[in-house]
Amino acid sequence: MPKTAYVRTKPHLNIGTMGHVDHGKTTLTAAITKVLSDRAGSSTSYVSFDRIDRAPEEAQRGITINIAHVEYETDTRHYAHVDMPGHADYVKNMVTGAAQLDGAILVVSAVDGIMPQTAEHVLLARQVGVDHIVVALNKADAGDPELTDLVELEVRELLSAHGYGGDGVPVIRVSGLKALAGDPRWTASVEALLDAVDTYVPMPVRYTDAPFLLPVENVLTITGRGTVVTGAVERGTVRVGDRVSVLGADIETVVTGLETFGKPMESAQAGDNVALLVRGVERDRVRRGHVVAAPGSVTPSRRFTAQVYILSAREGGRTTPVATGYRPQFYIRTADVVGDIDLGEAAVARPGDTVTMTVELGRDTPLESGLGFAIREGGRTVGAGTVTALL
Ligand SMILES: Nc1nc2c(ncn2[C@@H]2O[C@H](COP(=O)(O)OP(=O)(O)OP(=O)(O)O)[C@@H](O)[C@H]2O)c(=O)[nH]1
Ligand SMILES: [Mg+2]
Repeated sequence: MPKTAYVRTKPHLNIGTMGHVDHGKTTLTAAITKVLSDRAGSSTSYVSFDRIDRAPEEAQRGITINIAHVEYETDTRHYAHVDMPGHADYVKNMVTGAAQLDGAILVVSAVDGIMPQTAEHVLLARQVGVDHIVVALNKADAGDPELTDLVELEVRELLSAHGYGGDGVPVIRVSGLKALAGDPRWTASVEALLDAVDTYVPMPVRYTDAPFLLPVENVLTITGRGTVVTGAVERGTVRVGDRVSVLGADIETVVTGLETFGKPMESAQAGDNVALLVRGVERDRVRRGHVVAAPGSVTPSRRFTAQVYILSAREGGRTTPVATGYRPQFYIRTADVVGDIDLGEAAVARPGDTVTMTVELGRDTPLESGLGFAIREGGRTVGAGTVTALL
């Protein structure tokens, strides 16, 4: 059945909900699509809580992604929205999901206030380059107004502590649950949240003329058509028929199809969330963490120097210092790679320190100066850094 092609009528941005487990991210995501789909002449489809939380890729294609994407349109913009899980075990996915975000909605329950993953997500968002955060103080229907004032103060402080200028950040009191139920007071709150996102999150500069690069988030097989890789285009433009390299898999191939949210497109550009059909590539040769790029435009490497902040115990980090020879996991774009650290003369770094280190990764990885990454160990984030030079 022929599908309707994607028509680019509005600027496209990538956004997402993050925050502590159970604070209402998925409910709010569903409420956003509901409120927008109810607007006159809307092109947004309502996506129910169950359809977001079930992550269809997981059930139907046997692939665990743990991050659900939905799309919606406001009057001025087209958004791809990732609903990120709050559970600590999923922070890895939060990192790779957030790496593509132009802005984020931090969901904080007005009833519970700041919790450990609230703080961890803010830190990770900063590290992976999310420059703009809008706060949804959710469950405002159930929160005591004075307590909610305190939660708001706390959130602004947390954001300021991470360089987000908390005093200027829009903090909107919402109820995803009541908005979903159609309560006008609370559908208005979701409208206000969307207005804040539309105006506070600027349209990022898109490097559409740079050589094409897409970090692979997910790989699927479409029966009868072949292998598809998905992700957000980090830079450049790709067209059907273009030759591309899959770095990490050492494959050169041709793009034979392009889609965004099920709609075919002739070309995709920086910022677009796309599925790329690639010719003659076996499903199990490509993995999340690989990078699809214009041939010859990127040379993967393994050694680099970095500026790294070692999280304090209070921030959920280690209680003991790290030393040369320490081998944690490095989360770089969508990749998850082990690496050896060398602290040079300092030899040790204490929680709370910012240090320069040399890293040797366990495998070749596309790297560049300025790239942000997270360091994790045993299911928690212990450091956050930026590549300063390739060696
Ligand atoms: N009173 C009230 N309850 C809410 C609101 N939003 C969500 N809830 C409830 O809070 C619980 C958690 O909601 P979810 O949307 O699943 O939370 P989440 O942040 O997506 O949770 P994880 O994905 O597990 O991190 C559910 O029982 C919701 O019904 C709200 O605005 N008001
Ligand atoms: Mg959820």
